[in-house]
Amino acid sequence: MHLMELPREVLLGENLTGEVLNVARRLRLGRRALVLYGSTTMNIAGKDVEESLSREFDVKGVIIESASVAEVERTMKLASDFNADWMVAVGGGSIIDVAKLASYRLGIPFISFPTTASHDGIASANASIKGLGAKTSVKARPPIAVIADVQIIKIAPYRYLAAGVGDIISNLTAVKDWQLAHRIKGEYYSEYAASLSLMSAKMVIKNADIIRLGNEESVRKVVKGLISSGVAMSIAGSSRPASGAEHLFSHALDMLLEKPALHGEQVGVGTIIMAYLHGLRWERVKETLKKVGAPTNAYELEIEPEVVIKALTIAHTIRPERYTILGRDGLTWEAAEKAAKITGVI
Ligand SMILES: NC(=O)C1=CN([C@@H]2O[C@H](COP(=O)(O)OP(=O)(O)OC[C@H]3O[C@@H](n4cnc5c(N)ncnc54)[C@H](OP(=O)(O)O)[C@@H]3O)[C@@H](O)[C@H]2O)C=CC1
Ligand SMILES: O=C(CO)COP(=O)(O)O
Ligand SMILES: [Zn+2]
Repeated sequence: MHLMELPREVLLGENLTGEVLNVARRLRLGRRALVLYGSTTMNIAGKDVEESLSREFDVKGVIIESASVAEVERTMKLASDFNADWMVAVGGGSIIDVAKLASYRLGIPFISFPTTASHDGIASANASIKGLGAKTSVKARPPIAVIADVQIIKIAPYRYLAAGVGDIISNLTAVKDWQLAHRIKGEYYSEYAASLSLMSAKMVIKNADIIRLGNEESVRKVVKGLISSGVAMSIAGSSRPASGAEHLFSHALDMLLEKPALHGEQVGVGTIIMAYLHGLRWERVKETLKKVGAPTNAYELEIEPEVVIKALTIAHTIRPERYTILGRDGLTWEAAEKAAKITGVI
């Protein structure tokens, strides 16, 4: 049996801080809510959501410092002590992931109120939490609702929106790896999840010129792509539709670097290389990322070329059970260097 858990409601629009109240009412989430935000997002939208909810619910606001195990555990304790029936995360991926894992472990629902559109964690079941020991994200539950206020997301540094494009375009090589694993290893493959995931990637390629404008329409297009990617992962029951060798490359960089680049920026560059290895038109990936102002090489990622090559040679070890174009043995140093040079990444 395959349980596909999806968000019950997705709201995309403007002036939505007051909508959390209506969603909570419609979904009968219960009277006691924890509102999570960061020190910056508190003043951008967190306090507004908290005040709006407090008209009808018993509410407690919590400032989250980082996406760490300690913050997940602190949030769980606060939620238990407060007898919270549900949570709402008002922030970027860090805040959303803490709420996602804490609520999952407590068995209560959470609403995702993203203030950045930098990766598909805004609507997915996956959470990236430091200190868990996992080199990849871990499976939790998707948000029961996603409320994306385009004006709020638009004021985030544009770099985050461009990174979101990187995380969506990575679906191209993620699906190619999934198809390869299905053919060679007989791995389960969902045509539906793959098509939805690929459609998101094709949409950002088609709309790159609009996205580059960084206006509300740009935000709508990227947010829809990120939500579709999250839904595709829920349909697949794993991150397969959105995470292949390009993500293994990014996770390897996260392991090698004290201060990596943004996830979407790293997977975008990884997609250029993996598209080349798959024999795809990698130039189209590079052109799209360039158009939206996302990094397309090591220099723009501010990562040394040797670290890029090293990451390519160890990427296959990150998740050995997930078969990709890297194969079981991974790339040799020479092959990695050649692929990175031919695609202009180094
Ligand atoms: N679950 C998943 O599938 C994935 C999760 N991740 C994780 O997501 C996290 C990164 O998320 P990301 O959203 O990129 O960044 P963060 O959540 O780390 O936020 C980055 C900074 O931007 C600030 N900020 C957020 N929204 C706005 C806004 N609208 N205007 C101005 N500033 C804003 C934040 O404020 P404040 O300090 O208030 O939070 C923070 O200081 C990492 O922990 C990463 O591991 C990455 C990829 C996939
Ligand atoms: O980032 C993700 C999908 O875009 C999650 O992928 P992982 O399962 O590789 O952590
Ligand atoms: Zn990703």
